[in-house]
Amino acid sequence: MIPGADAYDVTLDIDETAVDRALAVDPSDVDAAPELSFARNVFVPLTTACRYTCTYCTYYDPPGQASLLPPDEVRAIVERGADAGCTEALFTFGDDPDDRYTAVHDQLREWGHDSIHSYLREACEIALDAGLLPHSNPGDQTREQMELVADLNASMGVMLETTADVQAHGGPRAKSPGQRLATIRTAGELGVPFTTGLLVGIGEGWRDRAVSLLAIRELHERYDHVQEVIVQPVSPNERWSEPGPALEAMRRVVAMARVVLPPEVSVQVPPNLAPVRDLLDCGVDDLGGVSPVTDDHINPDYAWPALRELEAIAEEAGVPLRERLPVYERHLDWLSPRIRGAIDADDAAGARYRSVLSD
Ligand SMILES: O=c1nc2n(C[C@H](O)[C@H](O)[C@H](O)CO)c3cc(O)ccc3cc-2c(=O)[nH]1
Ligand SMILES: C[C@H]1O[C@@H](n2cnc3c(N)ncnc32)[C@H](O)[C@@H]1O
Ligand code: MET
Ligand code: SF4
Repeated sequence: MIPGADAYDVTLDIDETAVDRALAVDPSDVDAAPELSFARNVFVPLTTACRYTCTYCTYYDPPGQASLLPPDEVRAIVERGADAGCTEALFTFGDDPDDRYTAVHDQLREWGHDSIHSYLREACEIALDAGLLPHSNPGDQTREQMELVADLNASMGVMLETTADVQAHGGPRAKSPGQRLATIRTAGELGVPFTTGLLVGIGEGWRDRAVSLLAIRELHERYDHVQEVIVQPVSPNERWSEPGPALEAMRRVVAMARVVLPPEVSVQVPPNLAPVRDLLDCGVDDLGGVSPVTDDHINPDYAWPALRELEAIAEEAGVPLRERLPVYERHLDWLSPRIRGAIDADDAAGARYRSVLSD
């Protein structure tokens, strides 16, 4: 039923009644959340090379133009973030830049790495040394790839986007819903606290949105690892000229997410891409990673609101704004000794992490 599910051996038990129930959800069925959380992060775009060519994405560069961020630039970004009081280094970048990009491959070799994941490991070390907790979203990952970096990440993620077979992912280099679900499952098997989500408005229908949320719920029920589900409206740019989803559609998907997902899973909406004020009564409880210092490199036309703006949003809604870490409290026990050690350390970064936890 879900494209690629067989190929990646993903079996889900999504029944029609559950789909119908999700389709019947209305924003009036949902209560507003009692608080809003966010994480302070810096964005580290490790490479603009990508094996896919999603038609909504302006992030990736074609072979020949793609760049790889050198270690000293990674260090400069994360140090700036730590100085600005951030707790998270967000590594999100092109998906598996394979040997389609020989220049990237050659550069990695020169720096002593045989894969982007090997280099990501070095980048995570740099972030930890600077006093930030890594959250990596390298797109789809095999078990071997994820295992290589899991112990240096506080959490990881990949957007499911949608379980539908959409044209936006078409062509010879298409994201496969089955492969993305397999990535989410792998995270569960490895005990990695995880972020996923839906990209809304890329050609999927209402039924697809319901199935996507139910698929995430089922994997979470198996492993208990999903921390948050992002409901992200596709945002127009020079490669994608269609308008994003209408407010009413966003309200309904957010409400559907809130009803379908169990209460411990946050529903996150990015405040630079969506009109969060008009979505709060539909169950949004998290604003994701917000950066005081770096751009959203994936959506560079949509600047991050200042923290003051987030405070104003929470105040208007009459709820507290709470800073959080990239790992939620209920998953602290899952962390590797290295990440746990960073949080418990008797240094400035450790003190900062712990003060966010005790807020
Ligand atoms: O700035 C962004 N942060 C994105 N984030 C990061 C997110 O805002 C936070 O870093 C997480 O909430 C972790 O704290 C993602 C994280 C994922 O695991 C998966 C997808 C995304 C997508 C984005 C994004 O488009 N832009
Ligand atoms: C990291 C995440 O960024 C999202 N992403 C990529 N392009 C866009 C866009 N134009 N608008 C909104 N989100 C986008 C995808 O969901 C990807 O998984
Ligand atoms: N390439 C990865 C994905 O699509 C992460 C960044 S998208 C700009 O999942
Ligand atoms: S959204 Fe991610 S996977 Fe798709 S083209 Fe952009 S960088 Fe690549």
